[in-house]
Amino acid sequence: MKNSFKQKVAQAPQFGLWLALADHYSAEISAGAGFDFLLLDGEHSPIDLRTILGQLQAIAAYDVAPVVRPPTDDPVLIKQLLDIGANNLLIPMVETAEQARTIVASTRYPPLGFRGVGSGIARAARWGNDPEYMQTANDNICLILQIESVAGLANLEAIAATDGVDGIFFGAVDLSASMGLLGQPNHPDVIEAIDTAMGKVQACGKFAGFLSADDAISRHFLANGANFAAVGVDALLLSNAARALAHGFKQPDTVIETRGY
Ligand SMILES: O=C(O)C(=O)C[C@H](O)[C@@H](O)CO
Repeated sequence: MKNSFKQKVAQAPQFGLWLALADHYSAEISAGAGFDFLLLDGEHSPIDLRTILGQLQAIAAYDVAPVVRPPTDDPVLIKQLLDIGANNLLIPMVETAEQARTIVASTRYPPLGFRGVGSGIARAARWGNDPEYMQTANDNICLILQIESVAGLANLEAIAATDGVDGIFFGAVDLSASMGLLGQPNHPDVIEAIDTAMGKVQACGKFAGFLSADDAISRHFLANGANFAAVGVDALLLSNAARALAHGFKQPDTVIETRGY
C-alpha cells in the first residue's frame, strides 16, 4: 500500500490543519509547518477542482498527507478528485448505510464499484508513468465519512461497518445544529454524543476523527482515543492573529483570543 496516511492513522494519532484559505501558496506554507495531514475543505471554502489541484501540487513536496473534502458525495466530483490524485477523501453529511455503500462504490473501479476509468490520462497515474495504478488504486483509497446529524448518529454503526469505509469524522458544528444547539459545537451534550460515537466506530475496527480549534476539546477527544485530529483552521489562524496584532497596538491592554471559532 502506498497510502501513508491510511497506514499511519492506524498506528498513532495524526494531527492536521483545516485549510479554508483556498490557495496553493498558503497551503504550501502550512505543508511545511509539521502537520501529519492537511484537510483541503471544498465544502466551506471557495475551492474548485483547479484550486484543489494547485494545493495538491504545492503540498506534494512535503511529508504531509492531503485529505480532500468535496462539498457533497457527488460521484462525478469524487471521480475527478481521484483522477487528480486525491487518495484521502472526507465526504460530508452521510446519514445512511445505503449512502455509505454508494460512496464507497464511487471510489472503486469495477467490479467493486463504478468509478470511471480515465487514470491513464490523469495525474493520479502520473499520465501513464504508473502502470500499476489501476491494480492498486482501490486499496490506496482512504475513505472517511462524516457523521454530523442526529440521523447519521442513529445509523452510525451500520455506516461505520460498511466495507470500504476506513474512518468516521464527527462534525461537531453541524451535529450541534442538528441537535438543536446551533452555534454550540462544544456543548456537553454534543461532546458526550461524539465520545459515545467514537467508541462505537473503534469497536467496528475503524478510525475516528474530529475538528476543533479549542485545545481543551481536542485533548479531551484525543484522551478518549481519537485517531485523527484537525486542531486548527488556517483562515482563523490568520484572522485571529491579524486582529490581535491590530488591536494590540491600538489598545495595549486588550487581550484578543488568537485562536478558536
Ligand atoms: O460540522 C462540522 O463541524 C464540520 O464538518 C467542520 C465544519 O464544516 C468546519 O468548516 C468548521 O465550521
